[in-house]
Amino acid sequence: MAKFLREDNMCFACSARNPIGLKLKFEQDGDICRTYFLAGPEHQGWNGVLHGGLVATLLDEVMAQWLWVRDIITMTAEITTRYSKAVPVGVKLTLEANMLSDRGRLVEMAGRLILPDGTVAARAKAKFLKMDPEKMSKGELKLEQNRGRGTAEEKPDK
Ligand SMILES: CCCCCCCCCCCCCCCC(=O)SCCNC(=O)CCNC(=O)[C@H](O)C(C)(C)COP(=O)(O)OP(=O)(O)OC[C@H]1O[C@@H](n2cnc3c(N)ncnc32)[C@H](O)[C@@H]1OP(=O)(O)O
Repeated sequence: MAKFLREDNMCFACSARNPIGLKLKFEQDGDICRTYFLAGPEHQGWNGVLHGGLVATLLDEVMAQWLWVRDIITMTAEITTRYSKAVPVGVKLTLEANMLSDRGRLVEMAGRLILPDGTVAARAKAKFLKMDPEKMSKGELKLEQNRGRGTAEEKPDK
């Protein structure tokens, strides 16, 4: 487990104290990180279907937690989600993650969302960049580090 846990952590996905959070808990099974989620009506997009942004959130989090429990402190730099089947609310979903590669600061991860019948309804691939644990633990990740990013100086994504 990572050495720092900010007591006021309010992670939307994993904090037990976030009143509107998903309150995910994680288990490790060899090189797999796993969590379960029962989506409710408040998590819908289309009627009866889990919102796609939340599918990506669940996948992002299970991949991030794979790294976190191994003391690899990262931020998501890129995530791609392939939505193969609509994900129903009201059923127990399984989310799994594993590492694909670890090169320098860049870690590539894979995640999948599995329906109760074993169907993989969504898959994600993501790139995580290793961060300075010292700065992250002190909450010193200042937005000023973003200076020059996402401005007219940069070309917008196509
Ligand atoms: C009590 C209970 C406690 C509980 C305990 C809570 C724990 C909880 C933990 C989990 C929680 C997780 C939560 C979910 C994970 C988020 O949601 S993280 C939030 C979403 N992500 C972000 O906000 C990241 C925003 N982006 C950034 O801040 C910056 O762009 C980054 C990603 C930090 C990178 O910036 P940087 O450090 O300045 O690095 P930069 O120089 O841009 O790039 C470094 C190198 O990587 C390369 N690179 C950058 N991006 C990419 C890319 N996408 N692809 C390829 N190469 C790239 C660059 O080209 C560069 O290469 P070189 O030039 O060195 O060859």
